Amino acid sequence: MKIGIITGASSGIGREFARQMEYFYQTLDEIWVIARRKEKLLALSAQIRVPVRIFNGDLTEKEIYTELSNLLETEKPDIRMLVNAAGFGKSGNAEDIRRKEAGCQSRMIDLNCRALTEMTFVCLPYMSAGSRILNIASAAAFCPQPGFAVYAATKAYVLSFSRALGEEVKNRRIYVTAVCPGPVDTEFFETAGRPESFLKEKVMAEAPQVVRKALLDSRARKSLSIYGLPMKGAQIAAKVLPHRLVLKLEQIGRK
Ligand SMILES: NC(=O)C1=CN([C@@H]2O[C@H](COP(=O)(O)OP(=O)(O)OC[C@H]3O[C@@H](n4cnc5c(N)ncnc54)[C@H](OP(=O)(O)O)[C@@H]3O)[C@@H](O)[C@H]2O)C=CC1
Ligand SMILES: CC(=O)[C@H](N)C(=O)O
Repeated sequence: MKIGIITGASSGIGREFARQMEYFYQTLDEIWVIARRKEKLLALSAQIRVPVRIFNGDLTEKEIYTELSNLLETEKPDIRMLVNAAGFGKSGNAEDIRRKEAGCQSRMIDLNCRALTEMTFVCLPYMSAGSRILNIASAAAFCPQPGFAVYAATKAYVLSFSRALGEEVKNRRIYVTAVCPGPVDTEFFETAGRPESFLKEKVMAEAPQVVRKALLDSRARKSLSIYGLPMKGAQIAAKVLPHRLVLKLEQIGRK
């Protein structure tokens, strides 16, 4: 059985991957989707031609990995594509966030980094030559971000982990792509709060375009997928400019 697995499929970027995946992989037998909101996953499954298997759980708790591991062990599917999209952020000074919402940033590290890593290791034994992993990092991975400090740090982890893992599994012909979009118009900002920088509002992208490019980049075995000129520019700027200067510019851009 050939399958795709998507975390964070109940909304935004993950849901869009679920919608587009069947067109990129025409031979998939099932798509397995993971998130906490079951009703959203059920609604999604009604929109997709390929049978969808729903895993309703919290990726920061261990039960979901036990359920998934047991099923993988029993059914031994060929995972053609894993998309790690579950994640969240919180805008504001890190200390203020901690004061207002104790534990929030630890949960963010848990979901954005630990859960993504665990999912990858749970799935890798069931991946074979030609399989793909897409880890949703962010353009926030390119440089530290005051006002998004913990979030940007989690995404730097995702980017670094994805690129190194990509080298490690290349000899098995498994291809890892770190997807690094700028702001994308999803429910993300309902949790995170609107972006502090007016520039981010100006370059807000739509999930279908970001996901389409990510799937094309994955097909082309690219290790990095960056949607849109502004974010490509941001990546180059973060590479060539001293981070001290980029940090100053970011502070000026904050509202
Ligand atoms: N929107 C943006 O501007 C950008 C987003 N990204 C990244 O893209 C990814 C997807 O974000 P996006 O689609 O925009 O945001 P959304 O808020 O729309 O989607 C987040 C998804 O993660 C799931 N999720 C959240 N917490 C948990 C949890 N504890 N366990 C399981 N699933 C969970 C949510 O499902 P549920 O609530 O049902 O559990 C939802 O499906 C994130 O990693 C984000 O950091 C990267 C760059 C830009
Ligand atoms: C939410 C994101 O990851 C985005 N790249 C941003 O920095 O706003």
